[in-house]
Amino acid sequence: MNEAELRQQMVDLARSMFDRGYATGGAGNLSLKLPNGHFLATPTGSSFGRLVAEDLSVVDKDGNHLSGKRPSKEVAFHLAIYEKDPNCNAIVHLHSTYLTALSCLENLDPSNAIKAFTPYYVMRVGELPVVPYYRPGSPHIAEDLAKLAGKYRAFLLANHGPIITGSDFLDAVDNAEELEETAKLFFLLANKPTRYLTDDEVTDLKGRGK
Ligand SMILES: O=C(CO)COP(=O)(O)O
Ligand SMILES: [Zn+2]
Repeated sequence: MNEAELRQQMVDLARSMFDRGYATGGAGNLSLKLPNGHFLATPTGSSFGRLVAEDLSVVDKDGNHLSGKRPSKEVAFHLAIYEKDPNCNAIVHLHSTYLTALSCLENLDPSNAIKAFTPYYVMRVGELPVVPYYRPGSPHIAEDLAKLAGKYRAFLLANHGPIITGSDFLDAVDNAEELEETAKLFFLLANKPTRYLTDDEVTDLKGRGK
């Protein structure tokens, strides 16, 4: 896809997520890698429901603002992930309801907030490590993610929300939807005896694709 098509794809899928309640107000941010090596990101404070293709921000790998409106205050954590994960070409950060509720629970396993109970969670995400709470925009988020990126496909910011990567923008959005649905099921199953996938079942699913 060329840059114009990628800009339109970001606008269209962001709007779709907004319309289906994955994003509200000005929360969350999106980015993708452009064919020229720069990055397209949502402007700070923008609503997923009202993005404008020409207004989207372009930054270089060092975070220099090249064009468009002022980029998301989280652009540093997006860039930290791209630097460490060569397979990541797009990132979705949401404050979606169930994943954000999950991020506020005490005693989450920092290495994996959701133990697998469905195959698609394993196939699209696998594990969900938790980054401790820092204020939105804090450089510490990027520092912590730099240590995890490349080893995981999604991350949960404590008391904040999820970050989901993808091989392209559509893949990142699909992964985000799968992860939000998994968190919804997690709450539906709370206090019910649950059969988790066994280690062998998880191993069998890994590396099989989607
Ligand atoms: O989700 C957000 C902060 O974590 C929104 O910030 P931006 O509007 O600057 O992208
Ligand atoms: Zn946020």
